[in-house]
Amino acid sequence: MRIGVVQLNSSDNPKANLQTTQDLIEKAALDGAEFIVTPEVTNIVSGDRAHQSITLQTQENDITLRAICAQAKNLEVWVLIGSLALLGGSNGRFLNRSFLINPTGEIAATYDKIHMFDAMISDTESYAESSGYQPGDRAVVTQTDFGTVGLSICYDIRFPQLYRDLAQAGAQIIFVPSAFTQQTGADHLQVLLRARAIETGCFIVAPCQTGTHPTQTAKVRNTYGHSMVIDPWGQVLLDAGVSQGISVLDLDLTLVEKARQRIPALQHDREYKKPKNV
Ligand SMILES: O=C(O)CNC(=O)[C@H](CS)NC(=O)CCC(=O)C(=O)O
Repeated sequence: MRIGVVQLNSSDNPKANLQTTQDLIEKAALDGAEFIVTPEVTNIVSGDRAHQSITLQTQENDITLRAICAQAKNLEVWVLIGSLALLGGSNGRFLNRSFLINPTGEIAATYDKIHMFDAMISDTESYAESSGYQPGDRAVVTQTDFGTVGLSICYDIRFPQLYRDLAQAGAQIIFVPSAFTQQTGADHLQVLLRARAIETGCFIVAPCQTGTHPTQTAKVRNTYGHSMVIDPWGQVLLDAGVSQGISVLDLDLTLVEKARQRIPALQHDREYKKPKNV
């Protein structure tokens, strides 16, 4: 299975981001990628909710979704749009939704980010994703031509039970499209991704947003980059650094079974009483 990992420096202009994304998807396909993945919020990185409200579309009208479905069909490749920010959540909120698109250009699965990034990571940097986005409540595993895949997004990586559930439902590859902050990315991203790979015996594939994101507003956002691919034994197969662009590599899915035969921890869960502080 040849995978293409797209790393983006998305702006707050969806049209421009679509052009860049399509150019990079095409480049990955020309390099032989059969399954191409893009980061969280491929269509817009913005720190300004008002700007997002007047710029974003519903799923039905979204230009990025429509164009990339057509492109997947044209190139005959699988595409995971790591996520799109869309109108359509409850109480006027946005959705942070992944789309898995098959080589006939149809939507094979969607996933709404479950865990919302509400965090104060320093005196000057805080996030309140739950006030802007409606969270999902459904974990997703689905079949592809290459194997069984599980979907997740960014901050979900901090909730190991989700990954255990995906793996125990049959996932062999789990995607973690992300827009990590620079600080938490540097301090935590690689170790979190490797831990999830080791715990689940899955490939972990994390296409990421990177750099200082171009904006027409006053609110500048920076992300960490370093898109990564980790094998089921926890080895780092790819660290894409900080440049926008593509990385293409081959995944040997037989490594999933091999890792799980060596350490069958996925089958060793036991029931126990929750701890009480006494
Ligand atoms: O709001 C958007 O545009 C899209 N969503 C994001 O960028 C989200 C919420 S702000 N970012 C993360 O989840 C980063 C998590 C992270 O960095 C960590 O867990 O340390």
